[in-house]
Amino acid sequence: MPEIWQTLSAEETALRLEVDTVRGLTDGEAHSRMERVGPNVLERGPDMAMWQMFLNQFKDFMVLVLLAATAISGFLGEWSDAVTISIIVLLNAILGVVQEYRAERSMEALRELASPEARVIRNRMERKIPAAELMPGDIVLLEAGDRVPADIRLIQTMDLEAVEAVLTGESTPVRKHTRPLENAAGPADAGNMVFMGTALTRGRGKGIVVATGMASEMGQIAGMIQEAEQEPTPLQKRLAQLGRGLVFFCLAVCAMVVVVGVLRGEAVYQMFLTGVSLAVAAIPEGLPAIVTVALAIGVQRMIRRHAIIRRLPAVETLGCATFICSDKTGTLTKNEMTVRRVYLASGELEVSGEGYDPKGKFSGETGSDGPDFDKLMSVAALCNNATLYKDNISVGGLFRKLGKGKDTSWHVEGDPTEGALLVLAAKAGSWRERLEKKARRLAEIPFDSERKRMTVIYREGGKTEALVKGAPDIVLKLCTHYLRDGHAVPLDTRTRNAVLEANSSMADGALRVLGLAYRELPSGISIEQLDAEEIERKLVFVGLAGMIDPPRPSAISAVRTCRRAGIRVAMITGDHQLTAQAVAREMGIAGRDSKVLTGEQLEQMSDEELASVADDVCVYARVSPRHKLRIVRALKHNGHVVAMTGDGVNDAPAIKEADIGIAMGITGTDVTREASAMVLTDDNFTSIVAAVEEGRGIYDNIRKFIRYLLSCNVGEVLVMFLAVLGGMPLPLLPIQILWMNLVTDGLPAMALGLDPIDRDIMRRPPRDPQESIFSHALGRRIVSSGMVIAVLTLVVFGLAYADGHNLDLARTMAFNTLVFLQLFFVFSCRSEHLTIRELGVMSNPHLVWAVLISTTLQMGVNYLPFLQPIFHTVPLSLHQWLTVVGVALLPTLAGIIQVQLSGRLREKVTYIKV
Ligand SMILES: Nc1ncnc2c1ncn2[C@@H]1O[C@H](COP(=O)(O)OP(=O)(O)OP(=O)(O)O)[C@@H](O)[C@H]1O
Ligand SMILES: [Ca+2]
Repeated sequence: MPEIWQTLSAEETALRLEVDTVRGLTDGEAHSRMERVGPNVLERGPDMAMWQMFLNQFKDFMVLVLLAATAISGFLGEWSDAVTISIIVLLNAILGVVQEYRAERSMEALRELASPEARVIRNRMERKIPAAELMPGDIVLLEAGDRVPADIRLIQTMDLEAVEAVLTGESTPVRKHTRPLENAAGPADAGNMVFMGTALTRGRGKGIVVATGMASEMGQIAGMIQEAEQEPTPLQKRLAQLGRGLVFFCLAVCAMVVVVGVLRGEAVYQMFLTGVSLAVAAIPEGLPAIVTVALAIGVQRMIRRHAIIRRLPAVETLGCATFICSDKTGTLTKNEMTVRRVYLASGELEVSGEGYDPKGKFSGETGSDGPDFDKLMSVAALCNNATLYKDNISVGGLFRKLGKGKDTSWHVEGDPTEGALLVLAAKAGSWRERLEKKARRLAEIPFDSERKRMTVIYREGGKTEALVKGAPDIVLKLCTHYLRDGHAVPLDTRTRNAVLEANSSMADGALRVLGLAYRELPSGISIEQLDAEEIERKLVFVGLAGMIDPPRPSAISAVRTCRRAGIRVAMITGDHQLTAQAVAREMGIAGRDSKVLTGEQLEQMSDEELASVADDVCVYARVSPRHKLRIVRALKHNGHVVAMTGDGVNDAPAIKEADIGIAMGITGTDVTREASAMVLTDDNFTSIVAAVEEGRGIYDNIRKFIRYLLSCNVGEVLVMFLAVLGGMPLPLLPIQILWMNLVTDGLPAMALGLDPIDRDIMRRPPRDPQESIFSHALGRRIVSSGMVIAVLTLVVFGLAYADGHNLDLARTMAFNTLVFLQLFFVFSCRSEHLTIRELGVMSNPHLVWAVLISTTLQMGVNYLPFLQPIFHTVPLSLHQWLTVVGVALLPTLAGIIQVQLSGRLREKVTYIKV
């Protein structure tokens, strides 16, 4: 009966669940509960078993026809053919399973990486644990943007609101409270509970877990959740289409080969088996699996570079990105704040000291001891949810200390902006712990990016005060007085302007500035209602604090990379225009006279006006999350492929709308993560650019093996087709065709998917998302390479046959020529732009191994005595081998000579000049 919790008080709930709400569960208790109730997960449908994957490989129509034909040939007494063909088909199926299994596993790993976490109190300590480890009785901390990890009875709320559409269908946020209900109600009316799977859109809260996993409301409604299939990427869809087209084309050509062959007098049965084998070899049935593997491998590489792909199509879209809109704080900058300057009505102060170490001196125009100074420090310390603590020097910490030679033992938990203010106050001796011995916090109106301010209410003795901090321009608008020598003086225009000027001068120096203010609340005011408008007015302005937030050096070079790669970068920030501009200049995003838009200006513009300037804007300052949506739309309207970052709940719509929505893994909320296509595990701009590079690389690699596979297949089909047309004997036997397909399509094609990214990939312009995979002459190259392969094979076959009329010998030579032509050709497919010398043969060792293994297998077929009769191979003389290898090397040699002569074989690329 999950409903009973609603009618109990918070204390009764804690009592029944045997938990102390301050201490939380201990690890031991959590452990024993885990044994009793199991992990907090919704059960999933079973995965596809290995044998199912294996059977799936035989669903292919042509493979079935081949098996049938094999069975017939077995009956007709050709049992060695039948057995060998079956083995080859089996090997092919195993290869298919390996590829599919690998793709499956990497997708699985992705799901695990994205698994949610919860903040709990265990053993008096606040901690992050995997949501799956939540147990009934756990004390959970909740915050706007969280996805609720279990069913929770609330025991503390601050302005908490939840959207419960997944449970109730109602999409307007519901306000939450902690009072017990008269009667138990359904989830829609349970105002003192939040339920698994719903989203918190506002405020903060704390509660006791009452139901987990399948016992939660969600578990009972949804039953087993069916894992959503990853949607296919546009390329996968197009290749599936292409595959269907190719099947018909191949079947038609193979049928023609059979008909012409029969008319020429070949045995019907022999021709039929040849046709079917040729069809099996020529239809690139492995293509979708290799594409998936290439995508999966690319996705793995991205993980190593701190980007987790949540939607597979984003991998391709990333490669097309033309515009990246990035948050400033923490993404372009380090988010390591240190207050450098303080402004009071009596004058300015410089603050010294490094990092979060609370040691530093104040110096400047005014003293660091007056009542105004003290007030500023106490607002800074109390209107604050961060904690400053000293690390117990662990072994790791000691090593770090030795390594860097500097004190790293002070840390901040929480918002770095607030951390910097705590450090500032501590430098002045105003430790929050000390202040809170006298003052008690009654309530909080939390910070959000829309309001750009935060207020707390403290009672000290008989006095109740609201302490406010936030964006200076906004806080100042709420002020009617200012603090001067301990007295609230009416705020005149001159002082107001002086404050704004001080703000501008700090912002111009790339400082992030916060304004601090307070108000003594009249006794009649209701704190329970917590009406922000009622409380945050008639404030007394105290002062400003300006903090530096140094740019990430790696982000500066990533911005440069973007410029060379034809990608524009815009900074979007809630910060002040001048701060934003100064940082943008430092980072190379903006020049002296680049276009800057503020949220206010944006508000005045129509969508058309915004679109007409959006291409040139480098900095959006003092914007709110809702502006981001308009920016994305404007850029998309202008034909851009837009990547947009975000962390807060309110960023979710813009992230969803962007071509590539990017969420922050560290500071981001569950809700933005779920709306995103990609999550950055280090919140770093550099990782976006790395992901773009990988995205381009993946597409490039897919083009590489499409070129390889299709060129080879065209060659194989043409060999047979031209031979029957020209009245030659069949150059290859069915079993040889099947074998060749196995050694050339299998390992080498897979290894090509592992090719390292071309060095020049971030110097090319972005790819047009509409362009076909065959554009830039790839289609033409496939056909011409196929022709060269076929003609060379036929020449060797024809000459060998004319020489001694030994069909087995001529076939062995044609068979080997064709195989080695393909095994050498694979190296030419490694780049459309660079030569092998520029790439380095050994830069893809997988490929070298794959070709060596395939060569060894091929030699086995040539020389193992028990395989020779099956494959109808005969030993070749040295002279014959030289012919085979020489001819197989011809196209590669021709390519090298061409480069030597013209200096250029590569497809022309126009690099972007910067
Ligand atoms: N914890 C806070 N309490 C009060 N005011 C804050 C706090 N953090 C930021 N502000 C103010 O709100 C403004 C907007 O902050 P917000 O976090 O939305 O954007 P930002 O972090 O500067 O930008 P970005 O979008 O690049 O992360 C800041 O410039 C600052 O003046
Ligand atoms: Ca093939």
